[in-house]
Order: sequence, then structure tokens, then C-alpha cells
Amino acid sequence: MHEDYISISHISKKYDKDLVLKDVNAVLHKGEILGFLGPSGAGKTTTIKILTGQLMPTSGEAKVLGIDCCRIDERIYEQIGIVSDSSGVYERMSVYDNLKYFARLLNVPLKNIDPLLKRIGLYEHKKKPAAKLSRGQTQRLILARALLHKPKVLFLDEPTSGLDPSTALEIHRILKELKDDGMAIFLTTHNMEEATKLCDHVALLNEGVIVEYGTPEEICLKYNRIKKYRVQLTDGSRHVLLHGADTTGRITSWMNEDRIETLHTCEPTLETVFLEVTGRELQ
Ligand SMILES: Nc1ncnc2c1ncn2[C@@H]1O[C@H](COP(=O)(O)OP(=O)(O)OP(=O)(O)O)[C@@H](O)[C@H]1O
Repeated sequence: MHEDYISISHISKKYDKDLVLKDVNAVLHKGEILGFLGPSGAGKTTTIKILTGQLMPTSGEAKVLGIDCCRIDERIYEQIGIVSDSSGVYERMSVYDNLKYFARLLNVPLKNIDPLLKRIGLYEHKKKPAAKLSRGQTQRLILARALLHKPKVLFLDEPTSGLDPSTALEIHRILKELKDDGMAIFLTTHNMEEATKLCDHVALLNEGVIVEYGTPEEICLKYNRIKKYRVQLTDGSRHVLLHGADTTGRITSWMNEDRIETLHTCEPTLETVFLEVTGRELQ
């Protein structure tokens, strides 16, 4: 049996007259990553704020670890971690002292800090003032702070936004390890590659509406109606061919003549699905 760590049921949210979330439903189980994927203004941060008790929904119900989000109090903060842009670090304090400060607040033994710094790749920088960290290192420190008390559920708002590809990959590796340890991770992103690689389920969110929900593979397969092949021949020419009898004939004759350099099928990606469903780009 899957344990529901987050359940979102018919959530809507209005800011004044603007309906920015419309009948949103989703579920996140222990040991899974759920991604809310959508362009700027789609309602991703609003969803996180509702789930973490920072905002009330206008209607609907959401539960985190069985607790109704409208009734969240400090006790839930012992079991969840939040990483968002607004997570401040104390710039003049060292990496270690930042974590020491929060460890004391959260009643976490100080001996947990070094292993966490090693896991997150900040151990060599533990004495550095936070002000001297790179953007990627600062992001790791914010993540370390959110992990200090070993939460069951981790919320990440655009965890790799603005990071270079190798730092982003490092954060992905850490998130996969946390998931394998049983943590449930709710992340928002507008990076479809990140969502495809990391998430067990994704919700494609457009103007507050979930337009597709499922595993990245399920969603892409659903839109794999028009099959295409991309062929490069030994003479350097490139061809994109639609599936059909003509194409099969052409490809077979190129193969018989040993003229094919590369041959690929062109499956849809979350990016092309989003474009097809909404007419909008994700970025
Ligand atoms: N406090 C607020 N008052 C009024 N409108 C708001 C408020 N906060 C957000 N909004 C609006 O709600 C909509 C959803 O915003 P939200 O921040 O949830 O989007 P997002 O998907 O997280 O975008 P981004 O990727 O840019 O962070 C936007 O149209 C935004 O302008």
C-alpha cells in the first residue's frame, strides 16, 4: 500500500477576483517525487504556499502527512522542509554556524551537521561565511538547512533555477538519494528535462489548471500519435519522415544500400506536449 504524504483535492485559489488555481487535484506518496510543471504565473508557488500553511485555499482540501493544510501549526514544521527563494541564510555566519543556529532552533543534535555537509558537498566550505558562497553552494546550504531535521516531506520551489548544468545535476543526484531513503518530494519547475528525469508523476499546470497529470512516460506516450523518424544519410543529408508505408519503403531501401548514418524516432517530450495542449512554451 502506498502511503499518501500529500493529497490535494479540488483546490481553488482566488486573489481578489483572480482565480489562479482551479480545481487542482494531486497526490504524493512516500518515496516519490511529484513535479508541478508550468510557465511563470501558472500557480506553482501558490500551490506550495497552500500546502505549507502560508496561504488558505479558497475552496477544496489539501492534506500534508494527514493534517489539513488549513490547520497547520508549528508541529508540522518538524516533519517538513521548505526550499524557496525566500529561504534566507545569515550571510556573515559561516556555513557551519548557519546550520548550528537552525539545529538549535529545531532541537537537532549538532553531530548531525558534519555528515549532512558531507552528503551535500559543502564540508570543505564549512568555515566559509555564507556571503562568500557561489550561487550553487548557497542553494546547497539552503537545502542542507531544510534537511537538517530529516523531514518526511520536502518542498522545493524551482530548486535548480539559475544554476549551471553540473551543479543542477549534483542537486538532482542528492534529491534521488533522498527519495530512495523514503522522503516525499514536491517540486516546482519550468524545466521539462528536470521533471522528466526526476519525477515519478508530473502535473502540467497552465493558468491554474492541471492540463495533464501522470508519469512523464504516460503523458508523452499519450501524445505519441504522429510517429516521426529522423534520418541522417552517409552523404550528410537529413530527413524527417512521417510514419507510413512510403517511409517504411524509403528507410528499407536506404538500409539495403547501406546509406544510413543515424536513425531516430522522434517521441514527444513534456515540452512539446505542453505546447500542443496549451499553445504556450514552458520557459
Ligand atoms: N499575493 C498575491 N496577490 C495577488 N496575485 C498574486 C499573489 N501572488 C501571486 N499572484 C498571482 O497568482 C498567479 C500565480 O502566481 P504563482 O506565484 O503561484 O505562479 P508560479 O507558477 O509560481 O510562477 P513563477 O514560475 O514565476 O514563480 C500569478 O498570476 C500571480 O501574479
